Amino acid sequence: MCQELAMRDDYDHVAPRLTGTKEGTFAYLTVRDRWPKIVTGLVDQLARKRNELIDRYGNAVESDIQGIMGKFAQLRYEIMCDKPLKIFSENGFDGPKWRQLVTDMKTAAMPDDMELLTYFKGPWLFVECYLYRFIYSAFLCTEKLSDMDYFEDSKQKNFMDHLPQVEEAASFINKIIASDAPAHDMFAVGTMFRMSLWGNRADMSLTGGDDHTMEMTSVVASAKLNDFILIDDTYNLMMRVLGPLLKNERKRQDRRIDIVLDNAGVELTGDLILALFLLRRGFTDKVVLHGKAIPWFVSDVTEKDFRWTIDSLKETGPEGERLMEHLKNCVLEEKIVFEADWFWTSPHPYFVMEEEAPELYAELQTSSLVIFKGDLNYRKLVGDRDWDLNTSFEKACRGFSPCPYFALRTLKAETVAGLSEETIDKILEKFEEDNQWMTSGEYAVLQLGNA
Ligand SMILES: O=P(O)(O)OC[C@H]1O[C@](O)(CO)[C@@H](O)[C@@H]1O
Repeated sequence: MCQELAMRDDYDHVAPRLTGTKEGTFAYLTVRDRWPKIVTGLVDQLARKRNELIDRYGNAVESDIQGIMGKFAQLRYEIMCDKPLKIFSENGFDGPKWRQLVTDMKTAAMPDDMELLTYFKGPWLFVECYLYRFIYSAFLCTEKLSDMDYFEDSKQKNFMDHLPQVEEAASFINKIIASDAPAHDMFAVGTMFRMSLWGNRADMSLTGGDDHTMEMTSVVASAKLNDFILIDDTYNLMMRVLGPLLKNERKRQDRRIDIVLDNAGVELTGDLILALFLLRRGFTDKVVLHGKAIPWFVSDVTEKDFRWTIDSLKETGPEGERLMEHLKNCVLEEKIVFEADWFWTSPHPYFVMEEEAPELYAELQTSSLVIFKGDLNYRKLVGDRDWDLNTSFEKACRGFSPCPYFALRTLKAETVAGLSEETIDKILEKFEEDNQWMTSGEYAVLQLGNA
């Protein structure tokens, strides 16, 4: 069994794990309020869609709906009463892997107190991934609804709520990739990465599934929100990684950059724009986008979201339509590729990737740069631990090193590493004991690892 899963206690001489046990913390409030709210939202949706589903699948779907509603009522009760996690019985997709993981967690890791693997007491990252896998399992076990994306409506609405913002961003990238555009690479790189970064403010799991419209466009945000960036390694990224890639002294034609995606909706459009920028401005020959194989953390990107979003760009206006054409060509020429490895919906922190997903790790070793988007990817990079704020990013990532990587993340969980003493002083002076700067999604980091 993977050593990381051995729990024993919250503090295993690395740094305390985040759990939902400390009242008032964001993890605690997430377990107490946000998870039940997300589950309730799904029940409400099924009730709302009942007639539509009956029209599409016939009366047989009734029993599917009842079955899921029953499981979710039980799930809500078990979360709220801090019951132990159950072992899945289904064999779909990565079912056997999850069965093993939960069993290992319950038995080998905690021989004396199997009851410790509960919603509040279990490691937050593990339990949260389990929750989304449980939700998937409830749909998978039905006759008619096994491939329903129950988060699809909210993802598509998030895109539709941002049409003017996306049109503006499309206009910006269309100018930057024009053949006669002036080549101020450092400025363009900074802007593009910050546009992609600030899209991460707009995710929907933070609001428990409610709509969340960003008023500020990503182009404006990239210029105005610099005071909210706590770590900015963009210069080092340019000097150590992107500069050499651009020069391409060995005339390689197989340069590859990977983006591990986070949310669909407006955030995904920023990431597609970043991918196009990296291709068209000559930093890489191919961009591999990594999404989720199943609906995940409310708004995470699946392959269907990826294709729907590209097709829907025409809805924003003429600039969006031009962007759509550029992206479609890249997909057709396989310069932009979408993949969805099971590992991204596992509960594993990334430093065990080499052991747990050796093929994915080997693939990333052929990449020049992996860009990790968002809070969940960051939590997995640093193992979801309560690091001292000045712990180095390298130490927190515990040897994860397939290639250089760059984390673009707005802070939505009480874990971060690598802050300078100066930044720590400023933040503590402003917020004192209050940790809300770590979870509000207002502050951000752009952090370079292994370069
Ligand atoms: O979409 P992101 O940026 O990965 O955020 C994921 C969300 O899940 C959490 O990590 C846990 O619920 C939040 O802190 C955050 O809102």
